[in-house]
Amino acid sequence: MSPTRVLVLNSGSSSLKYQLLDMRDRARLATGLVERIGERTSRLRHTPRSGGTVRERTEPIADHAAALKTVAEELAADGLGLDSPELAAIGHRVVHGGKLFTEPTVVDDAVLAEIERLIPVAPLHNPANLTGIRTARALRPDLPQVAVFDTAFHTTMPESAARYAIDVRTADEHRIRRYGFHGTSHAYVSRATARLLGKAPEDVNVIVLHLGNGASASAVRGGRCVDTSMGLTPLEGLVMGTRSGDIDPAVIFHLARVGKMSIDEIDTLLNKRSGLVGLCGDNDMREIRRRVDEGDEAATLAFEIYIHRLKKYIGAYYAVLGTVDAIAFTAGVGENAAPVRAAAVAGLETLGLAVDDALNTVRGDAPRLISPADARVKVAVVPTDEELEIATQTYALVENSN
Ligand SMILES: Nc1ncnc2c1ncn2[C@@H]1O[C@H](COP(=O)(O)OP(=O)(O)O)[C@@H](O)[C@H]1O
Ligand SMILES: CC(=O)OP(=O)(O)O
Ligand SMILES: [Mg+2]
Repeated sequence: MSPTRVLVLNSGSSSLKYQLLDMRDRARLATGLVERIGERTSRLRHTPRSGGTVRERTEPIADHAAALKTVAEELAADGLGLDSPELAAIGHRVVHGGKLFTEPTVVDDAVLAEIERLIPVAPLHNPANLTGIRTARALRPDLPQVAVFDTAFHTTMPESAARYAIDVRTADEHRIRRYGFHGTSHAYVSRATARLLGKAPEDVNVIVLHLGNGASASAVRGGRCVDTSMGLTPLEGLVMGTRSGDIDPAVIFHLARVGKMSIDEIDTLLNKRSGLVGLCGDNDMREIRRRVDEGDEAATLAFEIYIHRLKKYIGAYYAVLGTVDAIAFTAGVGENAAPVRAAAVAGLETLGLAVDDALNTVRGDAPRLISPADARVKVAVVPTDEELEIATQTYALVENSN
């Protein structure tokens, strides 16, 4: 029998999330997370099968290569090592795929070179993704390594949404355009939202709000992305944990000319010291809500700025789509923070948008509606599962090539 297991690696700038799945029944055999990679107190949290005892390790883990080796040890301890003949492939989340990669792709040297070429436009993400692929390849050179790109789902955007209004020749020369990110999540969640409404993806228009540490919105018409808030890089759009999202580009010239900051300093400012953390010192929405409830002014203003931006994108994508069947909240903040969901649609009743307070505060892991029963536009909480989506796409690719 051919192997049916897929290991999924989601390498973030300082974290590595992983899942081992059996694609016969999509069962999770193990899941885990390595956090604070590169710091002295890195932490690994490994959950062997649902219901198994969670194991934690705190030790310095220098880089993503070391992180993956530690993960391999934990899997081996459960008899699920990377040497298993049941492993069919390793699926990797790759954040920036440029214009070239519109589908999941089996990695070879040319693919690696292209992912490397894109590092300047995804400096926080692509290097970690590359290390993950190279380390996995060294551990299992015989296995297909499949790259699943955050940008792929957005390649259907029309030129009117993807082009910036800058000199065409300059834009073309430097491949400057809106690529969009979190596409695996936007694809998965828009399909799951259609299912929740009892409809086919082709028959619904959905606004997806992916609100994690990084955050993005997308407008999905009949299953195809028609606009998204992240751009050339994952810096544009919504207010995020540490990223500014939209600003007047002239802020950068001003900081360089008048503030005498270097380009690298401004890059770090906008990517790592802005967003919620820049506004109030915290990037965890749980902590911000706790401070808001205590009357903390900086946290309250940060929350209001976050919501204001979110509401602007809901309005914009409502206009882009013309008619909207549902708005779906997803990722860490979207799935868990009821006050964010309530505030984001507050006052939008004339657009047919409202949240039922009782439904909004119910917690759970299943996709669910939180709008009143008679709502014209449904508001939904739809947990994302990027790892399952990556595993599904990876397995489909290797199964078809067998
Ligand atoms: N119960 C909760 N209430 C509010 N926010 C939460 C809750 N749980 C998680 N979050 C938020 O989710 C964020 C992480 O989301 P996640 O989708 O895991 O992000 P990423 O994949 O970018 O690391 C955290 O920064 C935190 O603010
Ligand atoms: C593209 C991106 O912003 O990803 P993340 O939210 O994982 O940082
Ligand atoms: Mg994420």
